[in-house]
Amino acid sequence: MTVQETETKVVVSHPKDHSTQFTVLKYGATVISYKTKGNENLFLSEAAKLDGSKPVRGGIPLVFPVFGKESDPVNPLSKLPQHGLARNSTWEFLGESSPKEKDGVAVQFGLYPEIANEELTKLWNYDFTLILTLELTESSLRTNIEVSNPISSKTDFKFHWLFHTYFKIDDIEDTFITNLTGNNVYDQLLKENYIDKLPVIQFQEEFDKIYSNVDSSRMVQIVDRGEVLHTVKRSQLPDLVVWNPWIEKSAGMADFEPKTGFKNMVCVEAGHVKNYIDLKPGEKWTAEQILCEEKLKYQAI
Ligand SMILES: O=P(O)(O)OC[C@H]1O[C@H](O)[C@H](O)[C@@H](O)[C@@H]1O
Repeated sequence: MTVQETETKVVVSHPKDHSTQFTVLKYGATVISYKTKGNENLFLSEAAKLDGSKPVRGGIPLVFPVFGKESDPVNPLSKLPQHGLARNSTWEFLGESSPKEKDGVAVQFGLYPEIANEELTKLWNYDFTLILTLELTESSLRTNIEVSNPISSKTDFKFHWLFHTYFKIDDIEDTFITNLTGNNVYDQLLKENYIDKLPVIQFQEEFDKIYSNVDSSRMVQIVDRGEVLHTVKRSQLPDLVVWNPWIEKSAGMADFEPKTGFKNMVCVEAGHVKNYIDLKPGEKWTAEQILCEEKLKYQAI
């Protein structure tokens, strides 16, 4: 069996090699594990709640319809908690779908106001349909999202989207991230905008930055002493958030364990978060990220 469903999870294995597989928690449609040839690619906190009581600390939480917290009280999204409602809702498993790749296995999950977190849809009362497609090949995981505003709805709505991927790494101090040089960056800790001119991103302290309008031809690579651990390719996701909580912030997160876990993770989050997307009744918006294996490739400015 390549697709196995339980009450709370779906496990998808590659038919040619069962040690290449991913696991999705129906709560948040959160990918909580993605293994290639038995090696785990994602970080999952040992204290992550997997019972639906809290968004998952690790894996690939989904951020919709707002990234962070909207501060303008006039904006209807300001009523929602940090990172919106998709990661706090139990999605419907829609079954297998046709893969794009010859050797791919694909499954789909859906979220609509009828099944989404009731307390949160009361705060943001719009009609929406989210279809998440996850496709596994022997060397990649494609995560595709389609957001629609049904033709029957009366109003348009504005939203952000983001794949909040927690990558597993060996040691944050040996890790760097490539190909974001020359881009506009907003430092969420210093509250400052500037152009990043450093050749690679390195980590010596808490890090929380939004790189915006990064051309989709740029792949982002997470590299450990010359070895590429992860490669992220994107379509329609121009912004990238890079986050590591470091010592103090990790200590303050009850669901982050072990407390030294910040050494073994980095979030590289592909999204559309600088500007809102405006969707009118009958319109659709699609985007995707592909986690794959690639050789080290520096892309000059
Ligand atoms: O604790 P959470 O709500 O899951 O957010 C975790 C993190 O998400 C993003 O990376 C933001 O840029 C950070 O500022 C935030 O701390």
